[in-house]
Amino acid sequence: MRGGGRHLDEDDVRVRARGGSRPRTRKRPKHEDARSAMVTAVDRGRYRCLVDGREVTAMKARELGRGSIVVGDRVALVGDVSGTPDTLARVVRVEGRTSVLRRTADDTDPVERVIVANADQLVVVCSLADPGPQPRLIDRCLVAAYDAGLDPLLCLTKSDLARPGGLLDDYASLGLRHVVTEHEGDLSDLEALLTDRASVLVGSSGVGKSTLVNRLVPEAERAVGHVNPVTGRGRHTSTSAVALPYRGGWIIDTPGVRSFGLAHIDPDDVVAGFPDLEEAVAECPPGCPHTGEAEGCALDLWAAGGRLSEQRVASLRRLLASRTGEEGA
Ligand SMILES: Nc1nc2c(ncn2[C@@H]2O[C@H](COP(=O)(O)OP(=O)(O)OP(=O)(O)O)[C@@H](O)[C@H]2O)c(=O)[nH]1
Ligand SMILES: [Zn+2]
Repeated sequence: MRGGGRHLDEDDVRVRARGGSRPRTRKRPKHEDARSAMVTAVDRGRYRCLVDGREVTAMKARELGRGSIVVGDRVALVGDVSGTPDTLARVVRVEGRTSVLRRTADDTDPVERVIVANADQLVVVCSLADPGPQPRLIDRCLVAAYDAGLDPLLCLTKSDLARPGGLLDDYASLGLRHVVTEHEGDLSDLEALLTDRASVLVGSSGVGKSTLVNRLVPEAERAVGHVNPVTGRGRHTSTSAVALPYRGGWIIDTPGVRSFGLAHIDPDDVVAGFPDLEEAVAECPPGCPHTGEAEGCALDLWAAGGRLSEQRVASLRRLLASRTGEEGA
């Protein structure tokens, strides 16, 4: 530590911000020489960070306590940030997050967890065949995107095997942006949409997500699996989330993520994905669930009066219902 003067650090500020009247007693030396870094992978308590284009491995400083550090976090590092093999830096601070994407609690892990921080786009990768499209899973991803404040983008793969027609019609009323890709086909539309953005890619096993990531970022060498000829499903061959620098932004691959827990999401956060319906919803009774059965839901009144599209209302309600529906796998 340089200087020796003791300053208030950001953790104290955050504690006081939450705790209200808590006095300024916890003073610690500020890490003036800390380097800013982005967390690109997490593996058993070790954080892979990118510092000025250099890969540095770090551990969490004890003073950070129990808070999680996830892929996409901006952190401050001290100690050895040379990136030389077998050296270890320390994460002394996690900067405030602009967004958090959460993963559902499930059979293997009962705790809901933040999986990626600071992303701004959720790319839902879905194959048109082998395995066939899973609209329920797409719906759930959309709700998760709206909840996390990420722009959804639908990426339909394997168009060499099936045409996207019907599926895209289903999503047209959502105003969802989409791209269609095929084996060895042109990727320039997708590339343009990924430029300068931090994009999280999700998709169930076998849809061709790793194949895409490998084409976009060949140096990443993501493992490509095989679709089981019996089940039509692939095997998750890659194991942990990783952020790859890409065209001024990031591609964040999330292999284990197959579904999102959505039951906790407030209906109004789903409505946030439908700006054209927000004005109507503002007239709903307090706590209105906006479902078809909801008493006095303004969506019914507005749709009946021709002030908004029945189809948009139906789309919103489909997503609201998907929060509590069965998980796609
Ligand atoms: N016909 C066709 N096959 C594709 C296409 N993209 C990927 N595949 C094949 O689909 C299979 C699964 O691809 P992956 O890239 O491993 O799929 P994934 O989504 O990463 O699956 P996991 O690794 O299990 O998460 C592989 O055999 C690919 O060669 C495509 O556009 N067309
Ligand atoms: Zn309502």
